[in-house]
This record gives sequence, structure tokens and C-alpha cells, in this order.
Amino acid sequence: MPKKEQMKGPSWSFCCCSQCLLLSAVVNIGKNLLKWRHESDLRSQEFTEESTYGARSTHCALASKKCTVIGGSGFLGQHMVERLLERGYSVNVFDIRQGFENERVQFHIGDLCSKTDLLPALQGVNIVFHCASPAPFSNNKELFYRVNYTGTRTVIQACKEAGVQKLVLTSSASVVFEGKDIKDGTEDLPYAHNPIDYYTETKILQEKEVLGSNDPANNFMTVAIRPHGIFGPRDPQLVPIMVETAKSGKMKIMIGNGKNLVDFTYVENVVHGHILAAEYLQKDSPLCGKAYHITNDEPIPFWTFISRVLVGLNYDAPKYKIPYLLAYYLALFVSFLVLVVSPLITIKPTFTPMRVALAGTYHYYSCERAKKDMGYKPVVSLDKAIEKTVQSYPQLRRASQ
Ligand SMILES: NC(=O)C1=CN([C@@H]2O[C@H](COP(=O)(O)OP(=O)(O)OC[C@H]3O[C@@H](n4cnc5c(N)ncnc54)[C@H](OP(=O)(O)O)[C@@H]3O)[C@@H](O)[C@H]2O)C=CC1
Ligand SMILES: CC(C)=CCC[C@@H](C)[C@H]1CC[C@H]2C3=C(CC[C@]12C)[C@@]1(C)CCC(=O)C[C@@H]1CC3
Repeated sequence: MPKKEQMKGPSWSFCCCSQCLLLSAVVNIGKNLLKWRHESDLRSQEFTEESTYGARSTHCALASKKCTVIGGSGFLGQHMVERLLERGYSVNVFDIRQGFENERVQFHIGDLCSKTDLLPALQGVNIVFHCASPAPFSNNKELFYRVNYTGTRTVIQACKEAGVQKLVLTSSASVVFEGKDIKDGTEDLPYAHNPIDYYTETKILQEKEVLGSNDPANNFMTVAIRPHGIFGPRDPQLVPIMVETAKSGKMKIMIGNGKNLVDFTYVENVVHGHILAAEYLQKDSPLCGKAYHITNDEPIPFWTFISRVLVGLNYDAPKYKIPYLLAYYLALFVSFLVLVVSPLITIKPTFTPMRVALAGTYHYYSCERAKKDMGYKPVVSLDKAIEKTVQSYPQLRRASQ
């Protein structure tokens, strides 16, 4: 809407004959209209230029900017919150713990499996980002099922009850991965019949629930973002595990021939994909009820990525190679031994068939659908992302010997 002063009536000039008055009034109205039009063009230009979120986001961004990030204390969640605040959203965080301090954020601490806990965090909210999950390497099957599956059903019910219009789920590209090569996989690949672990099995159940609940006729729209291998500053998982493995001397051998391409996705790109999805998710948009891969769009050989991060932190890159199948059957054998001795002792092996599969196969995904439907383009290149990540972990850097 034009500002008040731009709406004010025409200003009268010195001659007071009726023709001059009329002429002057028309000229002034014309001038004011042109001025308003020009300023409103500038305003919308400014918005679309400052944002990388495309023209369609204008409507949504102006309509409602109140959101809740479920899992907002976690690695991805914290980055989501920071970017949303920068974009002018008002942000609630719902999480089982408070991961950081920020006076601009309203924290709601609770368990997402409880609707009573959830509802206060969803009042007056238009968009919910659901990026909470138990850690993928946990062995607790019951917890995965309870949080990822039944908990997500509770999130959906609570959203509907609170009148939330958009639900954006953080799923995972692994929902289609069965431990066999995937090259440039699209979202049309079927869900894995034999998911690599129980975490992935429950991510599949979760995604199906969220996409199945899409109901634009009743003003409830859902979309699932499938990132892969998220990394970046403050990640407690990927880089710390790599460094831990290197420190223990177990990072000397590459699994496979070292050529298998994999997606590693910088956290800011993942965040960008989520916000785009939320802003493009409209009643008539193709996003409704669909899944979208979000990657760096620069697949890299798994061992090249590992080596670049390790060398960046002053550790040695792995040098030796072991054939993939040999490593896989060895890991199967280790799992079998662990099972046999499990009544006597509990061992948590690091060398598991699932990890061998992740390290030795191709698994990279096409993000063409996200490019087409929401204008997605990574905002940070892989080179820059690795550089930023390495710099962000001074405490993990090996002192020069
Ligand atoms: N990291 C990766 O490479 C990938 C991750 N994803 C998905 O991205 C999402 C975010 O992952 P990431 O940021 O790495 O995970 P984090 O573990 O860092 O963050 C998840 C957050 O959710 C919280 N949480 C767990 N259970 C509950 C619960 N019952 N109620 C409320 N909050 C809960 C966690 O608390 P606490 O820490 O105490 O458990 C944590 O704060 C997840 O859905 C994951 O499946 C997808 C692809 C790749
Ligand atoms: C050889 C070695 C010790 C490598 C360390 C890197 C791994 C910790 C990561 C390499 C690929 C990553 C990955 C995930 C977790 C961390 C890695 C195994 C996920 C399983 C996280 C959750 C998902 O949704 C899928 C991810 C696939 C890739």
C-alpha cells in the first residue's frame, strides 16, 4: 500500500480560476500516481534483489513470517533459526533441550511426541519446520519409531489443530538408498525396500506421513526436503567423527577404489532449500505433497572429501585401499561376531556394513526438481564450504609436529 504522504491530496498552485484548478489537480494526481508507482516498483525490486528467494516469495514473506523450528536447538536447526531471523521471520524453537541463547527467539522446551507440549509453540504460527530426530547412529529402535514416526504424526495433528498452514519436513536422501550405487538419483526412485538402518526406516515412515497429510483444500500444505551428508560449522557429527577416527589411527585405508561420488551438502545450502520450499509452498504450487533433494550439486569422490577436510585440519589423508566387497564382507563378519558375543559383552563396532556402504558406493542425487519448482541453486560452493568448515574447527586442528 502507498504510504500516507503519497496518498495525500493534490497540492494547489497560485492561480485560482476553475480551469487552472482542475488542470493543476489532474497534473498533481498524475504526478502522485507516478511517484507511488515508481516507489512501489523500487520497493518490490529491493525485496527481490535483497532476497535470493524469487518473486513468488514476496506474497508469502509479506503475508506471514511467524514460524516454529522443531529441533531448532540441533545442528541444522540452529542454522535455520539464524537465517530465518536474518530474513525477518519471528521464530519459535521447539526442542527437547535449549541449545543456545538468543533473546529474539522464543524457546518451548518439550517432547514432540506430546501434543500438549507442542501446541503452545504453534499458536499464531504459519510455517513449521520439522528438523528433529534422534541421532542417526543411535541403536535405540524404540526411540526412532517413537520420535520419527509416531512423534511426527503428533506434529501433524498439532499443526492442524493450531491452524498452521505449512509443514516443511527435513527428510533424508537416504530414504531411497539400499547400500547400492545411486548416480544422479531423482525423487522418482522408490523408497528403499531394505533401508540401510532403522533410522532410515523410520525416516521413510515419517516422510510418507508428512506428504500424505498434504491437504491444500483445507489450507494445510506439506513438503519434504531431502538433504544428504550435511556438514558445516558446529556439526557435532561428521567432522568430529572423521577427526576422532583419524586420531585413533583408523583412517589410513580407503574403502573401494576412491572414485565413488557422493553428495556432501553445506548446511547453509540445506537451510536455503528449506526456506525456499516454505516460501514457494502455496495452494496451487507443484511443491504440495512432494519431496525435494537439496544438495550442493557438486558430487565429489567420498575419499577426496574426507581427505580435503582431514588435510585442512592437518591430519594425513588415507593412503591405502581395500576392495569394496572385501570390506563389506569383513564388516558383515564383524557384525556376526558382535551378535554371537552379545549375551556376554556389549561391543559397538565402528566398522559396520552400513558405514562401509556409505563410504564405498556412489550415492549422489539430482536436485533438478528443486531448481525447476523453486529456483533452487546452492548459495555456497563446495570449495568455499570446505574452507569455511575447516576454519570453523580450530579446536580439532592437529598441532604441527
Ligand atoms: N546430519 C545429516 O547429515 C543429515 C540429517 N538429516 C536430517 O536433518 C535433521 C536435523 O539433523 P541434525 O541437525 O544433524 O540433528 P541434531 O541431532 O543436531 O538435531 C536434532 C534436534 O532435535 C532434538 N530432538 C530429538 N528428539 C526430540 C524430541 N523427541 N522432541 C524434541 N526435540 C527432539 C535433538 O535433541 P537431542 O540432541 O537432545 O537429541 C536435537 O536438538 C534430522 O531430521 C535428520 O534426520 C537428513 C540428512 C542428512
Ligand atoms: C570413514 C569415516 C569414518 C568417515 C566419516 C564420515 C561419516 C561420519 C559420514 C560420511 C557420510 C555421512 C552421512 C551420514 C552421517 C555421517 C556420515 C556417515 C548420514 C547417515 C546422516 C543421516 C542421514 O540422513 C544420511 C547421512 C548419509 C551420509
